[in-house]
Amino acid sequence: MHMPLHRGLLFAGTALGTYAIIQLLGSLTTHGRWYWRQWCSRRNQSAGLREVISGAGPLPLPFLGNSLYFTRVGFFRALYESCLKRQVTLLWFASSPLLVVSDANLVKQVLTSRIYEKPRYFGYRSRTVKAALELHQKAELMRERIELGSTPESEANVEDPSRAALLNLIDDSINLIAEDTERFFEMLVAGEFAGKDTYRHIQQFYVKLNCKVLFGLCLSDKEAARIAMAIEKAGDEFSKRMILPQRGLFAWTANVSYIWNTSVLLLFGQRILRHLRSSSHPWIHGWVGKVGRLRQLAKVLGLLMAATQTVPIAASWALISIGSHDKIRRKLVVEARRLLAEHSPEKHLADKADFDAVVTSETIAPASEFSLRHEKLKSNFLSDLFRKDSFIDATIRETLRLYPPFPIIQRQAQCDNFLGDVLVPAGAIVAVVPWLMHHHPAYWNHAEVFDPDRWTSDGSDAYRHGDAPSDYCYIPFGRGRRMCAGNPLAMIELKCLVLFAALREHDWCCVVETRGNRSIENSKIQFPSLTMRPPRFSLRNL
Ligand code: HEM
Repeated sequence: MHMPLHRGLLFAGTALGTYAIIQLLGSLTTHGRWYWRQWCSRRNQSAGLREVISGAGPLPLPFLGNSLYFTRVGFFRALYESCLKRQVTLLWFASSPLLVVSDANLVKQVLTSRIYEKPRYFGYRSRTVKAALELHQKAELMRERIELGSTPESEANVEDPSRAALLNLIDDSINLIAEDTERFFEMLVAGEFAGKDTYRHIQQFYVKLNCKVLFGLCLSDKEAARIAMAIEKAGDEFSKRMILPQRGLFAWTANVSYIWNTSVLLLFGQRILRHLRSSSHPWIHGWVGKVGRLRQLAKVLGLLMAATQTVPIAASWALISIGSHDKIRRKLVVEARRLLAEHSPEKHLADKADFDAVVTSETIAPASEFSLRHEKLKSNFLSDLFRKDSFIDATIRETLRLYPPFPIIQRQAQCDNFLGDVLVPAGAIVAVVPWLMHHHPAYWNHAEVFDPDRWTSDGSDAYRHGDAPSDYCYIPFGRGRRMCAGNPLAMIELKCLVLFAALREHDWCCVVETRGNRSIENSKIQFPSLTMRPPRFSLRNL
C-alpha cells in the first residue's frame, strides 16, 4: 500500500511538531520547577529570586537554554561577563541546569566535601577501591548533612591505591621522558615541522610518549598521528555538544565524524588492553583494577585522553609564552644553565670560578655542552627538576594559570545542600571552571599579565597559589579527592620541555600565526575557545 507524498509529509510534520511540543513542555517544566524550588527555599526571605540566583546573559530559552548565547558570545566570555558579579551563577545547557561556582570558599566546599561527587559518567573507581570508599563515604555524608565541613585533601588522597600506582610510575619513566623530549625538541628547532601546524606535532609526540610511559606501548609516527587526530576531533565535538546538545539533530557530517573518531579510539583502547594482557607493566593493572572488560576499556581510554588532551595544550602555550617574553626567557636560560652547571661532571663547569661565565655566556652551545645524555649528569639533575621552587616550575604554573587545559570540573550533589544562599537540589550538577578562577580580578594582581614571579615571591604559600589568597583560586589540576591523578607526571613532562627550550635558547624563536599577528604579550584579557587550543604557531630556527 502506497501512502501519497502529501500524506507522508503531513505525518512526518505532525510527528516532528508533537516531539517539539513535548520537548518544549518538558523543558518549561524543568525550568519552572527549578525556579520554584529556589524561590521556596530562599534562606534570605527579604531577597527576591533574582538576587538569590541569577543566570548568565539574556533569559534562557525553553529547550535551548543559554546555548545560543554561549555559541554566539563564546563560552569563557559569557562566563566572565556573568559569573564575576556573583558567587554562584545558573546556566542552562539546553534543558540541563548547571551551577557555576566562582567564589574560592565555595569552590573549596564543592571540591572537598563529600556531598559533591564526580558525576557517574565521569569515570568510576575500580570495585575494590569503591567498596572501601563507600563505607567511609556514607558515614561522612551523614555527618556533613548536619554540619558542613571539609575533608583535608592529604587524608583523602592517600586512601586511593590506584593513584599511588600511577605515582610510582614516574620514578621509572623520568629518564625516558627526558631523552624523548630532548630528541623531539631538537627536531622542533631543526625546522622539521616548518610550515606545518606545530601544535599537531606536539600532540602526536605526547600521544607517543604517554603510550610508552603509561602502557609500555610503542607507536609508529603514523599511528600516533592517527590517534592524535581522533582524540582532537572527538574532544572538539564533545565540547561543542556540551554547550549545544541539539547539535546532533542538524550537524550530520559532524555526527558521522564523531562516530568515526570515537570508533577509532575504541578500537585503539582494545589494542591497549590486548597489549596489557601480555605485558607485565605492574602499575597499570593496579590502576585499572579488577573490573569487567568494558570498564577496563573506559579506564585506559580515560587515562589516554586525560594525558593527551591536556599536556600538549599546556606545552604549546608554554612555548608560545616563553617565546614571546624575552625577559622571562633570559631568566629561564640562567636558571637552566645554573642547574646543569651545578650537576655537571665536567670539571670546568662545576668550578666556581667559571660558574658565572657559564651561566651568562652568550656563545656557549648548550645543546652539545649540556646534553642530558651525559649519564652521570642525568640522574642528579632530573631529581632536582622536581623542585617546586624553581623558576622553571613557576613558568609552568603561570602558563597553567593563564591557559588551564581542563575546561570544566563537574560535581553532582548527593543530597540537598546550600552553596551560599543558593539551594543545590540533590542530583544537580555544579561546575568549577579553572579558567574563570585563574582570571578573577578579585583574586590575582594584574590577572592577565604573564608573570612567573608571582610564584617565587617570599612567603611559604607563594609556590602553591602565587599571589592569590587561597589554594582554591588556582586549580588547573582540580583539588581534593578527585584531583588529577597525573599531576606529577604532567609537571615532569612539561618541565623537561621548558628546560630544553631554555637550553636551546639561541636556536629558536616562536612565531604566532594568528589573524593580524596578534601579540601574545598583550596583557588584555583573551578569551580562548572551550578546547583551549593554542593559536597556530611555529618554532623557527635562528
Ligand atoms: C597539564 C596537564 C593536565 C591537566 C591540566 C590536568 C587536569 C585535570 C583535571 C582538572 C582533572 C579533573 C579533576 C577533578 O575532577 O577534580 C583531571 C583528572 C584526571 N587526570 Fe589530569 N590533567 C593533566 C594531565 C594528566 C596526565 C598526564 C594524566 C595521566 C597520567 C592525567 C590523568 C588524570 C586522571 C586519571 C584523572 C581522573 C582522576 C579521578 O577521576 O580521580 N592527567 N586532570
